[in-house]
Amino acid sequence: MIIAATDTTSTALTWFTWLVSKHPIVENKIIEELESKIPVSETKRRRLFNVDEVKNLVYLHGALYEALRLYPPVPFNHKEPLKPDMLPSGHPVHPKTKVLFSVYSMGRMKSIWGEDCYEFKPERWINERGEIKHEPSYKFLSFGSGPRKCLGKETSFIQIKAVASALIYNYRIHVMEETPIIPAVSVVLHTKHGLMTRISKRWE
Ligand code: HEM
Repeated sequence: MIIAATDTTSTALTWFTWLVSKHPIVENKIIEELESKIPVSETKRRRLFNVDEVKNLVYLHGALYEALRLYPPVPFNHKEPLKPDMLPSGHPVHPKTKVLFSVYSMGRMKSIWGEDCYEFKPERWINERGEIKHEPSYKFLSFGSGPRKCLGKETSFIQIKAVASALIYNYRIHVMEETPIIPAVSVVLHTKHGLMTRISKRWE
Protein backbone atom coordinates (compact mmCIF):
# COMPACT_ATOMS: atom_id res chain seq x y z
CA MET A 1 0.00 0.00 0.00
CA ILE A 2 2.70 2.46 1.05
CA ILE A 3 5.07 1.80 -1.85
CA ALA A 4 2.47 1.42 -4.61
CA ALA A 5 0.10 4.14 -3.48
CA THR A 6 2.02 7.16 -2.20
CA ASP A 7 4.31 8.42 -4.94
CA THR A 8 1.99 7.37 -7.77
CA THR A 9 -1.02 9.34 -6.54
CA SER A 10 1.00 12.41 -5.54
CA THR A 11 2.83 12.42 -8.88
CA ALA A 12 -0.46 12.16 -10.77
CA LEU A 13 -1.84 15.15 -8.84
CA THR A 14 1.33 17.19 -9.37
CA TRP A 15 1.24 16.86 -13.17
CA PHE A 16 -2.52 17.39 -13.20
CA THR A 17 -2.16 20.62 -11.18
CA TRP A 18 0.50 21.91 -13.55
CA LEU A 19 -1.48 21.02 -16.69
CA VAL A 20 -4.64 22.67 -15.35
CA SER A 21 -2.71 25.81 -14.40
CA LYS A 22 -1.50 26.00 -18.02
CA HIS A 23 -5.02 25.52 -19.41
CA PRO A 24 -7.43 28.08 -17.85
CA ILE A 25 -10.26 26.94 -20.13
CA VAL A 26 -9.99 23.44 -18.65
CA GLU A 27 -9.83 24.92 -15.14
CA ASN A 28 -13.07 26.88 -15.75
CA LYS A 29 -14.81 23.83 -17.19
CA ILE A 30 -13.89 21.78 -14.11
CA ILE A 31 -15.38 24.46 -11.84
CA GLU A 32 -18.48 24.72 -14.05
CA GLU A 33 -18.99 20.97 -13.83
CA LEU A 34 -18.59 20.99 -10.04
CA GLU A 35 -21.06 23.86 -9.71
CA SER A 36 -23.65 22.36 -12.03
CA LYS A 37 -23.50 18.78 -10.74
CA ILE A 38 -22.88 19.52 -7.06
CA PRO A 39 -24.74 22.76 -6.31
CA VAL A 40 -23.49 24.81 -3.39
CA SER A 41 -25.07 27.74 -1.55
CA GLU A 42 -23.49 31.20 -1.95
CA THR A 43 -22.76 31.37 1.79
CA LYS A 44 -20.87 28.07 1.88
CA ARG A 45 -18.45 28.59 -0.95
CA ARG A 46 -15.46 26.69 0.40
CA ARG A 47 -15.98 22.94 0.47
CA LEU A 48 -14.73 19.39 0.19
CA PHE A 49 -16.30 16.75 -2.05
CA ASN A 50 -17.06 13.18 -1.07
CA VAL A 51 -16.65 10.00 -3.07
CA ASP A 52 -20.32 9.80 -4.12
CA GLU A 53 -20.29 13.40 -5.28
CA VAL A 54 -17.20 13.10 -7.50
CA LYS A 55 -18.06 9.68 -8.97
CA ASN A 56 -20.07 11.06 -11.89
CA LEU A 57 -17.88 14.02 -12.84
CA VAL A 58 -17.24 13.26 -16.51
CA TYR A 59 -15.13 16.29 -17.47
CA LEU A 60 -12.90 15.98 -14.42
CA HIS A 61 -12.45 12.29 -15.25
CA GLY A 62 -11.29 13.31 -18.75
CA ALA A 63 -8.87 15.93 -17.40
CA LEU A 64 -7.32 13.46 -14.94
CA TYR A 65 -7.03 10.71 -17.56
CA GLU A 66 -5.32 13.18 -19.91
CA ALA A 67 -2.78 13.96 -17.17
CA LEU A 68 -2.24 10.23 -16.59
CA ARG A 69 -1.86 9.66 -20.35
CA LEU A 70 0.71 12.44 -20.88
CA TYR A 71 2.51 11.95 -17.55
CA PRO A 72 2.00 8.34 -16.42
CA PRO A 73 3.29 8.06 -12.82
CA VAL A 74 4.85 4.70 -13.75
CA PRO A 75 6.50 5.73 -17.05
CA PHE A 76 7.84 2.35 -18.13
CA ASN A 77 7.18 -1.28 -17.38
CA HIS A 78 8.41 -4.71 -18.41
CA LYS A 79 6.95 -8.12 -19.13
CA GLU A 80 8.35 -11.49 -20.16
CA PRO A 81 6.52 -14.41 -21.80
CA LEU A 82 5.99 -17.73 -19.98
CA LYS A 83 6.70 -19.62 -23.21
CA PRO A 84 8.33 -18.64 -26.53
CA ASP A 85 6.16 -16.03 -28.24
CA MET A 86 6.14 -13.64 -31.20
CA LEU A 87 5.53 -9.88 -31.03
CA PRO A 88 3.09 -8.36 -33.59
CA SER A 89 6.21 -6.91 -35.28
CA GLY A 90 7.43 -10.45 -35.97
CA HIS A 91 10.21 -10.38 -33.37
CA PRO A 92 10.49 -13.65 -31.45
CA VAL A 93 10.61 -13.39 -27.63
CA HIS A 94 12.30 -16.02 -25.50
CA PRO A 95 10.89 -16.72 -21.99
CA LYS A 96 14.11 -15.34 -20.49
CA THR A 97 13.82 -12.08 -22.44
CA LYS A 98 12.40 -9.02 -20.70
CA VAL A 99 10.36 -6.76 -22.96
CA LEU A 100 10.64 -3.17 -21.75
CA PHE A 101 8.04 -0.69 -22.94
CA SER A 102 7.69 3.05 -22.44
CA VAL A 103 4.21 3.95 -21.24
CA TYR A 104 5.27 7.61 -21.44
CA SER A 105 6.06 7.30 -25.17
CA MET A 106 2.95 5.25 -25.91
CA GLY A 107 0.82 8.05 -24.45
CA ARG A 108 2.33 10.40 -27.03
CA MET A 109 2.16 8.32 -30.21
CA LYS A 110 0.11 9.64 -33.15
CA SER A 111 -0.54 6.08 -34.30
CA ILE A 112 -2.27 5.37 -30.97
CA TRP A 113 -3.88 8.69 -29.93
CA GLY A 114 -4.09 10.61 -33.22
CA GLU A 115 -2.57 13.82 -34.57
CA ASP A 116 -3.50 15.77 -31.41
CA CYS A 117 -1.68 13.32 -29.12
CA TYR A 118 0.47 16.06 -27.51
CA GLU A 119 -2.55 18.18 -26.58
CA PHE A 120 -4.08 18.17 -23.11
CA LYS A 121 -7.66 17.54 -24.19
CA PRO A 122 -10.12 16.19 -21.58
CA GLU A 123 -12.77 15.90 -24.35
CA ARG A 124 -10.80 12.91 -25.68
CA TRP A 125 -12.38 10.89 -22.87
CA ILE A 126 -15.99 11.99 -23.47
CA ASN A 127 -18.24 10.35 -26.05
CA GLU A 128 -20.91 12.01 -28.20
CA ARG A 129 -23.56 11.26 -25.54
CA GLY A 130 -21.52 13.20 -22.95
CA GLU A 131 -20.50 10.04 -21.09
CA ILE A 132 -17.04 8.77 -20.13
CA LYS A 133 -15.35 7.17 -23.13
CA HIS A 134 -13.53 4.01 -22.09
CA GLU A 135 -10.30 2.96 -23.79
CA PRO A 136 -8.82 -0.55 -23.57
CA SER A 137 -6.18 -0.93 -20.83
CA TYR A 138 -3.61 -2.13 -23.41
CA LYS A 139 -4.00 1.27 -25.11
CA PHE A 140 -4.12 3.42 -21.95
CA LEU A 141 -1.39 1.68 -19.97
CA SER A 142 -0.98 4.03 -17.01
CA PHE A 143 -2.40 1.43 -14.61
CA GLY A 144 -0.96 -1.54 -16.53
CA SER A 145 -2.99 -4.27 -18.22
CA GLY A 146 -3.79 -7.95 -17.80
CA PRO A 147 -3.84 -10.10 -14.65
CA ARG A 148 -1.13 -8.03 -12.88
CA LYS A 149 -2.64 -4.62 -13.56
CA CYS A 150 -2.80 -2.07 -10.72
CA LEU A 151 -4.85 -3.32 -7.80
CA GLY A 152 -5.42 0.20 -6.56
CA LYS A 153 -6.74 1.67 -9.82
CA GLU A 154 -10.29 2.41 -8.64
CA THR A 155 -9.26 3.41 -5.09
CA SER A 156 -6.54 5.75 -6.23
CA PHE A 157 -8.61 7.32 -8.99
CA ILE A 158 -11.53 8.20 -6.73
CA GLN A 159 -9.08 9.62 -4.14
CA ILE A 160 -7.34 11.71 -6.78
CA LYS A 161 -10.70 12.91 -8.06
CA ALA A 162 -11.82 14.05 -4.59
CA VAL A 163 -8.52 15.85 -3.91
CA ALA A 164 -8.42 17.43 -7.39
CA SER A 165 -12.00 18.73 -6.98
CA ALA A 166 -11.22 20.37 -3.65
CA LEU A 167 -7.94 21.85 -4.93
CA ILE A 168 -9.34 23.36 -8.10
CA TYR A 169 -12.64 24.48 -6.59
CA ASN A 170 -11.24 26.17 -3.47
CA TYR A 171 -7.93 27.58 -4.67
CA ARG A 172 -6.30 29.49 -7.50
CA ILE A 173 -2.97 27.85 -8.18
CA HIS A 174 -0.28 29.89 -9.87
CA VAL A 175 2.75 27.82 -10.84
CA MET A 176 6.12 29.56 -10.40
CA GLU A 177 8.25 28.65 -13.37
CA GLU A 178 11.67 29.77 -12.09
CA THR A 179 12.81 26.18 -12.52
CA PRO A 180 11.71 24.16 -15.57
CA ILE A 181 8.82 21.76 -15.02
CA ILE A 182 10.32 18.61 -16.49
CA PRO A 183 10.14 14.91 -15.64
CA ALA A 184 12.90 13.26 -13.63
CA VAL A 185 14.32 10.08 -15.13
CA SER A 186 13.16 7.64 -12.49
CA VAL A 187 10.89 4.67 -11.81
CA VAL A 188 8.18 7.14 -10.77
CA LEU A 189 7.70 10.17 -13.02
CA HIS A 190 8.38 12.90 -10.46
CA THR A 191 8.80 16.51 -11.53
CA LYS A 192 12.57 16.99 -11.49
CA HIS A 193 12.49 20.25 -9.49
CA GLY A 194 9.18 19.79 -7.69
CA LEU A 195 6.31 22.18 -8.41
CA MET A 196 6.60 25.57 -6.76
CA THR A 197 3.23 27.31 -6.56
CA ARG A 198 1.57 30.42 -5.17
CA ILE A 199 -1.87 29.57 -3.84
CA SER A 200 -4.74 31.92 -3.06
CA LYS A 201 -8.34 31.34 -1.96
CA ARG A 202 -10.71 31.37 -4.92
CA TRP A 203 -13.82 32.59 -3.08
CA GLU A 204 -13.38 35.75 -1.02
C1 HEM B 1 -2.28 7.10 -9.80
C2 HEM B 1 -2.06 6.09 -9.00
C3 HEM B 1 -1.50 4.76 -9.44
C4 HEM B 1 -0.91 4.40 -10.63
C5 HEM B 1 -0.69 5.26 -11.88
C6 HEM B 1 -0.53 3.02 -10.52
C7 HEM B 1 0.09 2.28 -11.52
C8 HEM B 1 0.43 0.95 -11.40
C9 HEM B 1 1.09 0.18 -12.43
C10 HEM B 1 1.52 0.71 -13.81
C11 HEM B 1 1.25 -1.08 -11.97
C12 HEM B 1 1.91 -2.25 -12.73
C13 HEM B 1 0.86 -2.97 -13.54
C14 HEM B 1 1.43 -3.97 -14.51
O1 HEM B 1 2.59 -4.40 -14.36
O2 HEM B 1 0.71 -4.32 -15.47
C15 HEM B 1 0.71 -1.12 -10.63
C16 HEM B 1 0.67 -2.24 -9.84
C17 HEM B 1 0.15 -2.27 -8.56
N1 HEM B 1 -0.49 -1.24 -7.90
FE1 HEM B 1 -0.78 0.62 -8.59
N2 HEM B 1 -0.88 2.56 -9.26
C18 HEM B 1 -1.49 3.59 -8.58
C19 HEM B 1 -2.01 3.57 -7.31
C20 HEM B 1 -2.08 2.44 -6.50
C21 HEM B 1 -2.69 2.38 -5.18
C22 HEM B 1 -3.39 3.54 -4.48
C23 HEM B 1 -2.52 1.12 -4.73
C24 HEM B 1 -2.96 0.48 -3.44
C25 HEM B 1 -3.99 0.87 -2.74
C26 HEM B 1 -1.83 0.37 -5.76
C27 HEM B 1 -1.50 -0.97 -5.67
C28 HEM B 1 -0.85 -1.68 -6.65
C29 HEM B 1 -0.44 -3.07 -6.49
C30 HEM B 1 -0.64 -3.93 -5.26
C31 HEM B 1 0.18 -3.45 -7.69
C32 HEM B 1 0.80 -4.80 -8.05
C33 HEM B 1 -0.25 -5.69 -8.72
C34 HEM B 1 0.32 -7.05 -9.10
O3 HEM B 1 1.52 -7.16 -9.35
O4 HEM B 1 -0.46 -8.01 -9.19
N3 HEM B 1 -1.58 1.20 -6.82
N4 HEM B 1 0.20 0.13 -10.31
